[in-house]
Amino acid sequence: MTFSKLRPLPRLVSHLRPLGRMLQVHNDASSHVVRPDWHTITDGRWNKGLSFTIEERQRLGVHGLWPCSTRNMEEQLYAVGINFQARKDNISKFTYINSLSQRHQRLFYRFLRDYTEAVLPVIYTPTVGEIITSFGLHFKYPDGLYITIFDRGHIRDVLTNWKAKHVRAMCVTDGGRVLGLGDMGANGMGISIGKIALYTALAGVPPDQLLPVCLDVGTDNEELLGDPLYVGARIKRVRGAEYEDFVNEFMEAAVDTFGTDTFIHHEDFATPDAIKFLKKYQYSYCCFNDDVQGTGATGLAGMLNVERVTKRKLQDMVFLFAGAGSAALGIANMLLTALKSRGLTSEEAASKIYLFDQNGLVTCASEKIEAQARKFAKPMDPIKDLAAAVDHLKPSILLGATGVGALFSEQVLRSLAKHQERPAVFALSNPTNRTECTAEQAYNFTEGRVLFCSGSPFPPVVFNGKRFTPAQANNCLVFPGIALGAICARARFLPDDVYSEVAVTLAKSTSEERLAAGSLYPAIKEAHSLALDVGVTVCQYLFENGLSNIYPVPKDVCEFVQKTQYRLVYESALPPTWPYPDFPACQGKDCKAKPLL
Ligand SMILES: NC(=O)C1=CN([C@@H]2O[C@H](COP(=O)(O)OP(=O)(O)OC[C@H]3O[C@@H](n4cnc5c(N)ncnc54)[C@H](OP(=O)(O)O)[C@@H]3O)[C@@H](O)[C@H]2O)C=CC1
Ligand SMILES: CC(=O)C(=O)O
Ligand SMILES: [Mg+2]
Repeated sequence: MTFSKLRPLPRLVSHLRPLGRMLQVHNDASSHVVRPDWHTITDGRWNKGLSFTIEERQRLGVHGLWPCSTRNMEEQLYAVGINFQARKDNISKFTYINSLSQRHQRLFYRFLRDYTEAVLPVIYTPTVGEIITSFGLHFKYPDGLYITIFDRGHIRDVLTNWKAKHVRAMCVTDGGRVLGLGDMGANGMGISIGKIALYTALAGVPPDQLLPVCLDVGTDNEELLGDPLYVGARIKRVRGAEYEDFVNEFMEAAVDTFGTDTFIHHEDFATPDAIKFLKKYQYSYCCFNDDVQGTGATGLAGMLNVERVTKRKLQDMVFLFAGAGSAALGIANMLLTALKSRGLTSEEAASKIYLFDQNGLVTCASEKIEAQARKFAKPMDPIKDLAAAVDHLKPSILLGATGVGALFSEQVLRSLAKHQERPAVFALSNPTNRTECTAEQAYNFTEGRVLFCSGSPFPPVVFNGKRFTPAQANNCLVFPGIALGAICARARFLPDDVYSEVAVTLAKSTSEERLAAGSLYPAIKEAHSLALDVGVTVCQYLFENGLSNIYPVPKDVCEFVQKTQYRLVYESALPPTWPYPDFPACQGKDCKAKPLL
């Protein structure tokens, strides 16, 4: 039967209203015809593409706008996969996938969830680094809120302009130090958007509860200021009291607008600001600094797994950290707590952790070091050269969080391997060209004995006929789950101990098989099940410690968390109670009912 022979549909317009935006109608002033709105198919939040059943198309008034075939989610994913693979470089893949996120949101998240290993390097590090560098060129849609220093005094008004009204979490950056790229000004929005996408794809936080924010306070990056395509405020970075008051107004406006238990994720602020704001806000807001706390939990988890592989206790190891910024300090402090929990005093624990910054080994004589780094300063002569420091200290674990590519030279790695049977190298800097060493270099210069992990992904390496799979050590293994847990529990604030619990969960999630293959972390393709585990850990901790605003405490926390998650399957586009008994609502592609045919 042809579609022209279909029975005419009743006028549905008034009955479509309860479905909200998807089915909104509007009056076409020129023709005075009332018709279903094209938002059904043009708003990516509702669009199902070819997965709208024939019945849905007719009832929504979009019949004829699609070819007659229908596809289920798997068929749609197949088509996306073919399109994705057809793009030969990562920027083209990014452009394609980004446009998918705009026009077909659920499919985008499902693709990212099901093919995390292939898609993560495109929407996150390393490609996001390239996107951020040329953000003005790629800017297309309002994917987040830009709050500029000129908005002082009415930040709350700007927040209310956001399209969703039930925001539960935001990722905010001021672009002060984005990945290892330095001051990226308003281009930093790229990292907020990338991180927020992982909240949904990995942890299942519904996208309409999320808000990426860029606090644009100018930039000291001359290249950006001179770039005709730069989209941010062309002023020098505002600092001091004016800047701090601005951030303070933002924090107050955020909870005033969206609630006191809004999860506020600080990302890629320059280290002094990151540490200052964390100290200031940690217990008065539900505030989380990913570079300090998320990286801290991630780094500690990897070290717990070095312990599992080498059978050497952490308290018997020596740690050398290249870098003394947010990331290195976040990990060093978590490690310190872990060592103390094993009976070491603060001084004993700190004596095992060495920091090495741009000026060399951090000693008691070092000048201009973060207050947080001072406890790791050693009463010894300065060492300016990293290879010499490695030779002298013979660390069990060498960690890099400097943003300086190729810092771990052949000499550094060989020296490390000379003193340790199974040395561990954490090359955490992002994106790939800022990594302290590549996986290949790490395996080659340690005769394949290294336990290697990196912030950005590397493909497997074959050395002496043996295949090694380097693990990705990135805070994306934890931040989506931390957000999920905090949101579900409606946490008032997040104490440091919660991150120690997260580190243990992450370490335990690494299978013995992975460890045997030298991988210190779970595979990236496991990131979404890991996010649930982390979310449950966080939620449970908050319930047990009376830090949740939810009462009574749910009996089954895992089920409680899962119930909140965004569903990566298509829902029916028709009202739950269909008002036309003669036209039963279709239940999907395989529906046997043939009301219209
Ligand atoms: N894998 C992951 O999950 C994460 C990775 N990172 C990465 O870590 C890197 C650093 O981030 P963050 O800590 O916030 O940045 P910062 O800029 O605050 O810190 C960088 C640190 O590296 C030091 N440094 C710079 N050059 C050298 C050098 N030649 N030798 C030794 N040390 C040097 C700096 O010393 P000085 O102070 O003297 O200049 C500073 O202490 C970035 O590349 C980021 O992408 C960050 C968070 C998470
Ligand atoms: C991963 C991350 O947060 C960073 O490189 O800054
Ligand atoms: Mg970061």
